[in-house]
Amino acid sequence: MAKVLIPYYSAYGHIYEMVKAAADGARRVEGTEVKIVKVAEFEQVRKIMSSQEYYVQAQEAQENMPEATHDDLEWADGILWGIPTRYGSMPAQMKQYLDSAGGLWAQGKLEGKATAIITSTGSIHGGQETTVITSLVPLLHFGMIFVGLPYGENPEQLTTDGIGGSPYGAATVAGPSGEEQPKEAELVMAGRLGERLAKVAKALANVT
Ligand SMILES: Cc1cc2nc3c(=O)[nH]c(=O)nc-3n(C[C@H](O)[C@H](O)[C@H](O)COP(=O)(O)O)c2cc1C
Repeated sequence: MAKVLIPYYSAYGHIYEMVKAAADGARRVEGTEVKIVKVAEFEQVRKIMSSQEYYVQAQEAQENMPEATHDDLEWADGILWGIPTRYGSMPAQMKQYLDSAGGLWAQGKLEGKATAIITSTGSIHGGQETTVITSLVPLLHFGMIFVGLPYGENPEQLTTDGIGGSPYGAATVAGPSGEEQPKEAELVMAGRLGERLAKVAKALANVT
């Protein structure tokens, strides 16, 4: 039995699609309970973006997702983050969620939990790896155990095609204007990452 939490932020819906695929993957591991939660939007951003139809539609589609709390982080055995790229690193909304979890850090509540990251960028070279690596820094401060996405199980990564996904984690390329949707290979890799994370979380939960 393992509890997998998937906290994500998604302005335009690409990460939202990827985390749903990851959740399906996690559910393939027997006895896994999965919870997807969205990280709160900033009111300032909501106001600025309210004239962008694409953003408004994507937010409406996520309306019924529960908002992430710090109790959720404590509840989980494994945590898979959905983090789109902002200037090569995580969005402030996600950073705010992590920064305000200092109480959990101080008590070592997240230590020993398995963790993994799904990201997305506008372009192929927009910083998928830098987003994962820089997001990993606070997760290591929390004492979490990182789960990557190996080549052996993910031959799709060995390509010159314009798709996301690397040993660092699953990813999608949203397109310069967000016009692309996650491709089959990207969703498959997201599913495999969810499954791998759930397996590791389950194994760790049985040890501790
Ligand atoms: C403020 C801002 C900064 C961004 N910075 C980058 C970037 O550094 N590299 C990149 O490829 N895409 C960048 N993008 C595009 C986003 O990564 C893209 O919209 C996102 O991955 C789509 O995921 P979502 O639909 O789940 O929000 C940026 C977008 C915004 C709004």
